[in-house]
Amino acid sequence: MVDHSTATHHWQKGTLMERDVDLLIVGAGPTGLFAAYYAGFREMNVAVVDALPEPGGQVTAMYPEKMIFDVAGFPAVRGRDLVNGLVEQAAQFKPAYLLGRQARTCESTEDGLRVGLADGSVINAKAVLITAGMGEFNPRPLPAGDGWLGRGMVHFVPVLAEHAGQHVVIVGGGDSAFDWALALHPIAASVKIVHRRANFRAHAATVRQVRELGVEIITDAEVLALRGEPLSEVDVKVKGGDARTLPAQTVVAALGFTADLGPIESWGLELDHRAVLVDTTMKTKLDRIYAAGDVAQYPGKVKLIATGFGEAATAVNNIAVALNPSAHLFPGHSSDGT
Ligand SMILES: Cc1cc2nc3c(=O)[nH]c(=O)nc-3n(C[C@H](O)[C@H](O)[C@H](O)COP(=O)(O)OP(=O)(O)OC[C@H]3O[C@@H](n4cnc5c(N)ncnc54)[C@H](O)[C@@H]3O)c2cc1C
Repeated sequence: MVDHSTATHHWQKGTLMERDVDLLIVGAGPTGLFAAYYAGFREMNVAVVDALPEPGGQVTAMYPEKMIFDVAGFPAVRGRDLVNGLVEQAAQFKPAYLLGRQARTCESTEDGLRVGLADGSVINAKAVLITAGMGEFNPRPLPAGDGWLGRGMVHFVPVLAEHAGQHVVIVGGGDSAFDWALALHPIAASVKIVHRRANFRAHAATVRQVRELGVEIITDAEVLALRGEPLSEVDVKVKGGDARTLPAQTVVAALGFTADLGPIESWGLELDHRAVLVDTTMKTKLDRIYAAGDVAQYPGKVKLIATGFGEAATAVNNIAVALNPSAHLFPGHSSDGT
């Protein structure tokens, strides 16, 4: 195994590199983060790559402020706090994070795998664990918001406090749109929802809660333009009505997202409905490539954070034996020696 002390914590974005690790984890969602802890516990030198700029996968990107009630040991845990805990748990083993970089190619070599990243970097790994969830997800664009991303328009709201005192316009009619409205209402100067239809995909109970708070919901309406430098107003056209101008320092374009396994689909794995088929050890059909979490598929699969954690432990322990046949599959108890 490679010495931990040679692993840096964060590799600078924009730095091209070729690096050797024991295990490359593709995807820094909850499953990948727990796998990073577990692989450290099994004394592997680990790198974690993710196309997103922050760890936490779907939790960070889509519901950092929501409470989660079905993670073992936590009667209730906020998404962001769960991710922070996972990062902290893994940190004791110093995994190297390569964030904002997509894993593109994967080729077998004599003693492992050679994974090419979108920025041209190359990671030579003895094994690869794919924890890519539903793949790389991209928000559906708001046509009128073209060019406004990062200039007042956002797709996700990772830090609620940044919008304190602002007029916020949320575009969309799904769960995210209504969840952001609930979360932002107590701190924003105003929150309005603009939706192009009269009915919503969001849960009826959430819609009712938002209405009860007095959030204005403008239906059958389309955003025509964002204006101001910095952003200060949004023009909205209501079907059959006049155009309205709404004050807005932030526009949250919550129009859903598309997810795509993308390059991983061409790695020669066996796929089922955009998920990777694995055996009971979480191994794919290719040697040294394992998968866990939402991306891994087998009969009876349930896509939940709790399942991903268990699969991560199974995968990493089996990888430990695949890399070192004299190693034990059972890792011992983490509580031993305390
Ligand atoms: C609104 C919402 C609420 C939810 N609530 C719950 C709940 O209460 N309880 C529960 O158990 N589950 C819940 N889930 C589901 C849960 O979030 C997922 O099961 C979990 O996130 C799966 O974790 P993962 O690590 O396997 O994948 P993900 O969280 O999807 O992470 C995968 C990561 O891989 C990265 N990636 C993909 N392809 C590449 C590539 N080629 N190169 C680099 N990086 C790549 C992605 O960018 C992503 O960050 C919820 C989901 C949503 C959307």
